[in-house]
Amino acid sequence: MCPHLGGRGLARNGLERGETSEDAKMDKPGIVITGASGRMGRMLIAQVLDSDKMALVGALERPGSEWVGRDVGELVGRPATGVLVSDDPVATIAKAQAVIDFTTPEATLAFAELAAQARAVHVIGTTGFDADQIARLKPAARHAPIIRAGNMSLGVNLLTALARKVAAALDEDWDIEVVEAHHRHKVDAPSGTALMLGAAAAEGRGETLETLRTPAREGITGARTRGTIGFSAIRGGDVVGEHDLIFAADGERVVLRHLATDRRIFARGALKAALWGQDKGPGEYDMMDVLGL
Ligand SMILES: NC(=O)C1=CN([C@@H]2O[C@H](COP(=O)(O)OP(=O)(O)OC[C@H]3O[C@@H](n4cnc5c(N)ncnc54)[C@H](OP(=O)(O)O)[C@@H]3O)[C@@H](O)[C@H]2O)C=CC1
Ligand SMILES: O=C(O)C1=N[C@H](C(=O)O)C[C@H](O)C1
Repeated sequence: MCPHLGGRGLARNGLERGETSEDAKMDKPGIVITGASGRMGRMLIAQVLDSDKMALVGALERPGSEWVGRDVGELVGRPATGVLVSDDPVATIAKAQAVIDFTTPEATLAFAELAAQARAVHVIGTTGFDADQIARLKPAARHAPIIRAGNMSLGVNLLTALARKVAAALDEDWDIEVVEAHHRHKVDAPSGTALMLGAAAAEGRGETLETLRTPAREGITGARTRGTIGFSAIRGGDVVGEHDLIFAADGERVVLRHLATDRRIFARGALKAALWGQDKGPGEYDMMDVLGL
């Protein structure tokens, strides 16, 4: 057994017929969901409750949320589960073997410290980090696994692997642009997925996205600089998430497209990551590691 598991211990909700509490403790990893009442929080709670491989041991919302103290079953239109939404991250995360976190960058940084103290796997779906915030995750990753991806879906991660290959095969006569669309509530741009695709394309060209990324365009921008990667964002309605990675040359275009129509795809990936991380040592991982891509 990995030394990590020993530190984490395992837990579950409730007992099944004939089981002692000791049997139950050794059974399934205990999951804490942050941002419990959010669009992703609710998806995640429903999927953890439906899973026979993990147990929901806690759910977090911010202090002052109308959901604090209420049963998570209410959040997902189900009978009471006995797990109440809490606004106490210290006590809640101490019970976790994995924290699944789709909130905001600053909230995620605070949860990372607590997950590290609990030696719990921290699955981070939150997007919109700046470079300084990403660097601030590193100390936590020295104590427990952090699995972070701007998109947890199988489809986007496959497309990311493909993007790297296509960019490597096409030279700078092919301009690279990423166009993404999301619902009206999304607060960050470009999306985490757009940045993943852009980074993969840059890598395919043997560069980093920091070197190749164009600033947002407005006004008299001048002609496009050869070899750069541009980003455009559309926000409106209830679009779950749409991404085009465009390779545009004279006379032809190649477009790699992903269309998300259901947030369950992201939650499914996050649960898979939480399980995958259970026997991993401290460090920073992403969904490509989880999926073996
Ligand atoms: N990687 C991926 O596959 C995906 C990533 N995302 C990303 O996940 C994040 C969340 O998205 P979404 O669910 O749509 O957003 P929501 O705004 O619907 O949900 C975020 C939730 O987090 C809560 N929250 C914020 N701060 C705290 C805190 N300190 N403690 C506890 N809860 C907190 C919010 O509460 P309140 O409303 O009170 O602020 C809200 O309920 C975004 O960054 C998004 O881009 C989304 C989908 C897929
Ligand atoms: O905020 C969202 O909704 C989404 N965010 C992620 C991103 O920023 O790419 C993933 C998905 O596109 C949905």
